[in-house]
Amino acid sequence: MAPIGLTDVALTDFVVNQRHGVKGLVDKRVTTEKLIMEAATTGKGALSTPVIPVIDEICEAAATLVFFQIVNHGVSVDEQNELRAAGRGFFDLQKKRYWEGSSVSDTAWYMTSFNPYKEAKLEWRDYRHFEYLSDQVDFAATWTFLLSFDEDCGRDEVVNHSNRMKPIGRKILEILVNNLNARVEEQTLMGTLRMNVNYYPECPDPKLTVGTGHHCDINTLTLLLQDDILGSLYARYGDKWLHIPPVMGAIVVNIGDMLQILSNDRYKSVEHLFFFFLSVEHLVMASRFLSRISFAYYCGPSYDSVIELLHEVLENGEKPLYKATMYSDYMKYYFARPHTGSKTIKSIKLPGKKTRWYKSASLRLSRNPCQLSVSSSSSSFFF
Ligand SMILES: O=C(O)CCC(=O)C(=O)O
Ligand SMILES: [Fe+2]
Repeated sequence: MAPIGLTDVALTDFVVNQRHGVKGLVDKRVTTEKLIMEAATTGKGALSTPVIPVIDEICEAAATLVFFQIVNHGVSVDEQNELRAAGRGFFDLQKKRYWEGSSVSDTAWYMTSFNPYKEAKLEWRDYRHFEYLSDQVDFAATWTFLLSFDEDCGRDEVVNHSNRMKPIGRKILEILVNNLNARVEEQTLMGTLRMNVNYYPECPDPKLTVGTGHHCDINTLTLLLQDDILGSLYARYGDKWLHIPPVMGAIVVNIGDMLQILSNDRYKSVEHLFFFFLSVEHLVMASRFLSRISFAYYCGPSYDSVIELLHEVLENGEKPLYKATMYSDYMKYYFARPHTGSKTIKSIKLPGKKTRWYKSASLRLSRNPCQLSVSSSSSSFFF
């Protein structure tokens, strides 16, 4: 069977041009009968299954694991469940008038896949995107505007989630930056706040596509509330993909490219241990039987921030690894292409500088992936 690609004109036309998204495909069963007939198995690819531990200490986790899950953050399981239910609800509502490029709102829109006009294969995901440019548009006001078109699309839950995530993002970034012995303005760390509500419908043949293609987040920090479906989210360490399992009540945290650039890949900590602030590739697998919802809250620099390594991070004689880059230019580069792993940061890598971290970071992790848990007695992360 042919992959779901741009060669399949009718399918792309239905999903993208007619603005139905992949959920529309599933709802209407337009071509699913054919897909199901031809699908032989539901293989999920040969991914390894070691897991990343849940911890509630931040700095060592960020610097060694890069992807980690936090608990004790103050957002209850009930609140999270309500949010997921609301999120599912609004994927059933009319969405064409919010389609990216012609949305009735400048700061909220609806889209499918990632870059459907450029991708060889569509990703099995529809999403709502919200932007909160702190000094321009009030996030809740965006929703009030949308509400005049939608009935009840979970506005309160989503606005509440955004309000709950902001101080958590701020606190984690503060802890991380303090550990670099640096001072960074809030505009640089979280001058833009964005959120994606992702909906992954059941996929008739998951081995032909992915939910979200492999990519590194380009911002400073992402806080992700995922669903309770095993086998969805994976992060790459060296040549292994590690499963990031759903943990009840936990929020997944990962570092984005901007924090990696600010820290020049790493900093040296006490006792000659090297610590890493790295943006790690990750992906979401599609599932044959279960739909999935996730909420990704992205803290990022204001668009006009120029990002380069922090001077406090420089060691004697160490040179910057990346060119200074304006965040808006970096975003443009990223969003103009399909998901391509860690290629965005490579586009601003300075010549002649070797990337030392990947090997050592993955070595460190693969030696003992499940024993990097740390004490939960610290009070440094408390809201
Ligand atoms: O849906 C997920 O679990 C992850 C989505 C993601 O990686 C992203 O939005 O950057
Ligand atoms: Fe991501």
